[in-house]
Amino acid sequence: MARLLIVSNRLPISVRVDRGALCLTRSSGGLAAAMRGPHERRCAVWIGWPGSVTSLSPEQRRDADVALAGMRAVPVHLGAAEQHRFYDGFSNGVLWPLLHYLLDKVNLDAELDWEAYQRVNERFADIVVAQYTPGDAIWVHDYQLLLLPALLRRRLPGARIGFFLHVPFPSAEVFRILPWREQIVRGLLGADLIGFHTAAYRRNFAASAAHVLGVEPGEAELEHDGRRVALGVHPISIDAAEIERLAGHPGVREEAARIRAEARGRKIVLGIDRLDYTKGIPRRLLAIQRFLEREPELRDQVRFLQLAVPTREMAGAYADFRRVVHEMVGRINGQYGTTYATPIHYMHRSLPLEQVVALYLAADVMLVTPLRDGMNLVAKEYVAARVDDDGALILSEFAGASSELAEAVSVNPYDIGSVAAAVKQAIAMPPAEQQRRMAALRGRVATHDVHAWAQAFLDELDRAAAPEPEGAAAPSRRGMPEGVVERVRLAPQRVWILDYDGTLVPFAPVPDLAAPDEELLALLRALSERDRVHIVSGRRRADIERWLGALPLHLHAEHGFWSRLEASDDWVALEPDAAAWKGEARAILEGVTRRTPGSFIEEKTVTLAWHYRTAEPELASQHVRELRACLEERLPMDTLELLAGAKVVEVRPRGVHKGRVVPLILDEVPARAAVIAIGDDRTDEDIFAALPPSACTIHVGNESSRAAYRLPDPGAVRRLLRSIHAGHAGHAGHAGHAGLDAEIHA
Ligand SMILES: Nc1ncnc2c1ncn2[C@@H]1O[C@H](COP(=O)(O)OP(=O)(O)O[C@H]2O[C@H](CO)[C@@H](O)[C@H](O)[C@H]2O)[C@@H](O)[C@H]1O
Ligand SMILES: O=P(O)(O)OC[C@H](O)CO
Repeated sequence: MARLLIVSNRLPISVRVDRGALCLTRSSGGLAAAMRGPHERRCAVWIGWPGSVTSLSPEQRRDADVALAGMRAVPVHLGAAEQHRFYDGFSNGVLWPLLHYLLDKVNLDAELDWEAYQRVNERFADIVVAQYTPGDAIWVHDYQLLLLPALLRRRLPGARIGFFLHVPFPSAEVFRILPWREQIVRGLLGADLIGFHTAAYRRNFAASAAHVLGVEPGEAELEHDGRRVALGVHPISIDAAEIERLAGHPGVREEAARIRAEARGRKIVLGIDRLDYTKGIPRRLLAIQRFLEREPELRDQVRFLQLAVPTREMAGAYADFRRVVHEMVGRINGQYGTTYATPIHYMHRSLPLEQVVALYLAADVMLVTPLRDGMNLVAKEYVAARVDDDGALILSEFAGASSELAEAVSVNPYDIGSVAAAVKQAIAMPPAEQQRRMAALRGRVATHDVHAWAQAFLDELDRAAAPEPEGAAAPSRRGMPEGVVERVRLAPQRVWILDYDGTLVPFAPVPDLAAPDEELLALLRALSERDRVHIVSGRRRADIERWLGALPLHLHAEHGFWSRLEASDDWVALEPDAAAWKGEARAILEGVTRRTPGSFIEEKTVTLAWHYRTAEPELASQHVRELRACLEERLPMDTLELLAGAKVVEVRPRGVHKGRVVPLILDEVPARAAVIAIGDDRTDEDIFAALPPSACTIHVGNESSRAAYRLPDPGAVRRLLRSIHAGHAGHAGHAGHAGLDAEIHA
């Protein structure tokens, strides 16, 4: 039966030894807390790290593995040194602060930690692959496993792979600081669906992928490696029914009453967080200090409770941070404490959920003031626990939860004065206002609980991973089989139809920089000694003539509008020049060029092209949409067409396309000749479409194509041409063939 495989760095159960005995405890942290319910309800298998087992005896380790198996948990054991580099070093020393915009804490000299991060992601991949059976859905979680989707995709190409990010995804301007940004984005794009808490995080990711990999920025979908990757917005939630159940439990209510009695009529203002520098505890303490300073008459009427859950104690930044927080609490209590009262009650430990809920029940005000937070479940748990619809929630505008919990008192956690004022407002909030706000908040959390969240994510994953409907343009995913290369090599004659940019030369930032190098010229010359070589380019006739005119090649420029069939011939036009539309089109393109820095116009005899390769991707993508709408409105589209190429929009007369030269070329082809066409973009698809099935068609790159085969880049195209030429000429080129075939099979 198809199963759900949940994969996260940490298992919900941690294994350790306490006074010689094996202990299994609930792991802390939002991810484990959130996924516990879906794991149980869906009988899912959970793969992750169970904590360090180095101090366990072999028997204890076996016992632990058996106990975990009984809970459908599969351990990924890691050595202590490896774990330290992967977890404290890369995950929490580089990614965590970067994703939370805390740039001064990011360690960018972390090469060894990065290597460990890659190795651990591979180790996870090994274990997931070993657990996987066809039909299972794989759901990978969070920033410790950003490379895993692509590692799995390589080994399980047909699997349904979802990824959910529990933390923020920052602006592209921040993300692209990361030296390993490209590998990280590629890693994520192995998934069928990538889920984020908010639309802003999703937008940031799409913009980062556009900057880093040059993919077209889409809102809900990106195309990469010939596959579509869906981007979803799925704000996580809590098991609201479970929190409500606990909030109604007599033991929990008794504990809450005891906490209130202890406060002796004072209002209780509560903070609960992992002791993490993103949670904003120091600035919250400064806000409390400001409140105590500003409101002397309220000092003895409020009790602040802060529960700080130990976390990541082996990472340097966290040990220093713990000391800073402890000192601040001591200083404020020293300044404002009396013989009768201590303003801040601080606890540095983990508590069972029942006691956490008792604290929620006892608190008049909940202070949730992270500097950044993916979502923040504490805010939602507080709301769910307030079964009497009372209490007030103060919530940072930098928590993902703030986009859903609009009835909370919203604060900027950096603005200490306004947080102090919000505390005053919340403790004085009239009961009717509390009821109005809390009822709306509770209704929302109850309907959008963690089970609805998991269902929505998995439904979207099913849709995203569904096979393409019949007839859709299928991406060509195959390399070139050895047999095909050999057939081409052994053909008595060959006719090549070659695109230029992106096929024979890599893309250059501006078209003029893509002139052929000596090696290419020598290769084309050598090839044309035996074979007929047609270059079919979208470039201007003048460029093609200047760069390739001296070679014995058959040249076609401007998408086949101009052809020079023999070296001694003149160029001939396919149709008489009908360019009356160009004045209007040029004015429109000039307008968009002025508004899009980095873009420019290229003018050819019968076409106008707008290039935006070096423009800011999001801006360019928006302007492409506007440009198309404007051109379609103002130009005679019955005689013209718009063509989207690789970072270029082109206007040209209808019917002028590269496919038009195919009959001219085939006219001269001897019966037993092999025809091989190679091209990289949309315009080359017209050539592939016009050729008979017997032709060998090759797409360069990873986009969808009707070509039969695929090569990765212009370097591989040149190696293919060299190998065919050398093989035919009987050179010692066969070692080269084996290498080429391995490469194009990879
Ligand atoms: N003393 C204690 N003992 C035991 N458990 C305690 C505890 N105090 C708090 N907890 C529990 O720990 C969880 C904390 O979740 P958060 O969302 O606040 O943060 P976290 O940063 O761990 O999670 C990450 O994942 C979650 C889920 O996606 C995101 O909301 C968040 O932004 C992201 O950083 C809550 O469920 C809470 O009940
Ligand atoms: O304790 P960690 O480091 O596993 O992190 C807990 C948080 O849930 C991370 O998202």
